[in-house]
Amino acid sequence: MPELSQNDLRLLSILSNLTYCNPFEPERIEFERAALREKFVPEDEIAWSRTTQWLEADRPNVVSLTEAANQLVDRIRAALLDGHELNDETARHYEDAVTYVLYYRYFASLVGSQESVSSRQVKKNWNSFRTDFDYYLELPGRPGLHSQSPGHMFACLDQVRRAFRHIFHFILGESQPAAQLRAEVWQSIFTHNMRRYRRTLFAKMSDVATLITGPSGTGKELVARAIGLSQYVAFDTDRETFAGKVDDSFIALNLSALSPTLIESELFGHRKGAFTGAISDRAGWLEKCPPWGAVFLDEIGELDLAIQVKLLRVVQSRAYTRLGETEERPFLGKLITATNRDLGEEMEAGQFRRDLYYRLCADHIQTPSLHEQLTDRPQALSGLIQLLAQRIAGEEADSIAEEAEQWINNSMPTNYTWPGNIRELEQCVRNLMIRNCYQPYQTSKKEESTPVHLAWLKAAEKRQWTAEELVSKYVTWVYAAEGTYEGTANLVGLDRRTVKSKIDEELLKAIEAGN
Ligand SMILES: Nc1ncnc2c1ncn2[C@@H]1O[C@H](COP(=O)(O)OP(=O)(O)OP(=O)(O)O)[C@@H](O)[C@H]1O
Repeated sequence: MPELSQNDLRLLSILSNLTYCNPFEPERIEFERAALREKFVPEDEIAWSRTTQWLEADRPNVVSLTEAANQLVDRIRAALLDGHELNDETARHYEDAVTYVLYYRYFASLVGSQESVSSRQVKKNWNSFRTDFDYYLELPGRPGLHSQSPGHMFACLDQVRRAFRHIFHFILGESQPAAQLRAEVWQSIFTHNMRRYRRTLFAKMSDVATLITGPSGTGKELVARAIGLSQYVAFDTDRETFAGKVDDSFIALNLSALSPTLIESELFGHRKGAFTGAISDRAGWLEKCPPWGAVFLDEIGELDLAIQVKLLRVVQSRAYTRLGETEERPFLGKLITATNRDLGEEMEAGQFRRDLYYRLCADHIQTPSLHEQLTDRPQALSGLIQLLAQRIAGEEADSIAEEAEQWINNSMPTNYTWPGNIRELEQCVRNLMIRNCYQPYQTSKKEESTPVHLAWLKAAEKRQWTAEELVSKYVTWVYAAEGTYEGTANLVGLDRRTVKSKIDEELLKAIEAGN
């Protein structure tokens, strides 16, 4: 058996990095390029976005790399059996490369934590996985080839597969802001250091609350769902089963749709007689949520101040009591909250507790507006239309997408900002499929051309403004329609503070008065 070549060691080290990198960061493409050299097939300019061309495991670079990785780990295994010594670093890289190989080998069957996979199938997959694990990492007279137990590796790969699937399939867009969003969602699940996550943090992440902010229709619920359904589920090797199924473990509550009493009772549960209508004891969602699950509170900015205090306790000490009881109960899952309101403004107005905000924002994700995505990459519109058409119309997607794209290009104003974001684009494609026409929503009084708008537009036409004045008036105009600093900042591409400093109060009053 020949010694490992420099090339083998190089590939091994890259595979180790690939196994633990964030697949939605550009570095993933760079690792693939470095590993494959002249065999690398240029695909996305932006790190790993979903397109209609390839899914995941059938990408040419993944296919070539998996083949090379399989050959390499087989050769190293043979060398080890031959008495070849590996230094500590190479042994660690070997374990990582085996992890990479096993991930793609079990790619199609790795979601045993989902209801759709029967317990018989889970056992079968596990036994086959276990055999492969032992084949590579439990060699006679070769202790210490793996740093993690096979059950933990199986659980981690199941989690990675779920997370990848939710992020890659559902959070769409080929622009840089969309790619960054996917990368941030991955980080929210695994942190920026996946080795550390695998070692210890996997058991800690449900303690960290996640806050998602961004304009309406930008996928905050999608993001919450991806995070909530991608938590770690332990695998019990004695019983050959996962600790539970993830399917019902994401519990979403839209706070704006419920009265304060109902929110409390839904969230914390109640004792019989705690209030009129409480005819029996009832467990709330915090109680029903399993340790690998998540409770998602949408529109958190609208939460009543009295309930904010109770929620603070949940985040702080992971404890709550049912309405009408004194017994403390633990909350074991993860809390995810979202809002399209500007929580900064809400805090200033005394509507949102600062202590709660600082508890919720340990992990903060901002979803980009569609306008921001298209400003970064106008061509991204076409890919989005394709994928949305696929979602809406299945087999007819190609022709519907082509017609929709043509219609949008010919009939929508070139500077249209899609104020309803991807939700609006989705509805636009539906409208076009049904009526071959789309009328953007235009009833907001603030958005119509009031005399004050016309006056300043005329002044701009006559070049009366300095650039500073023009920006200030434009920002004020957008703010008057948008209603939040954050939403305005997203639309005009400035940060929130700058937006705030640019507001022309007099103009704002005039617009709001509608004259
Ligand atoms: N990045 C995205 N990729 C794919 N679909 C998206 C994306 N963003 C939004 N959508 C689609 O737009 C619709 C609205 O998404 P979602 O409910 O997650 O938005 P939201 O930000 O939570 O909105 P709101 O603030 O109004 O509750 C859904 O149909 C969703 O699938």
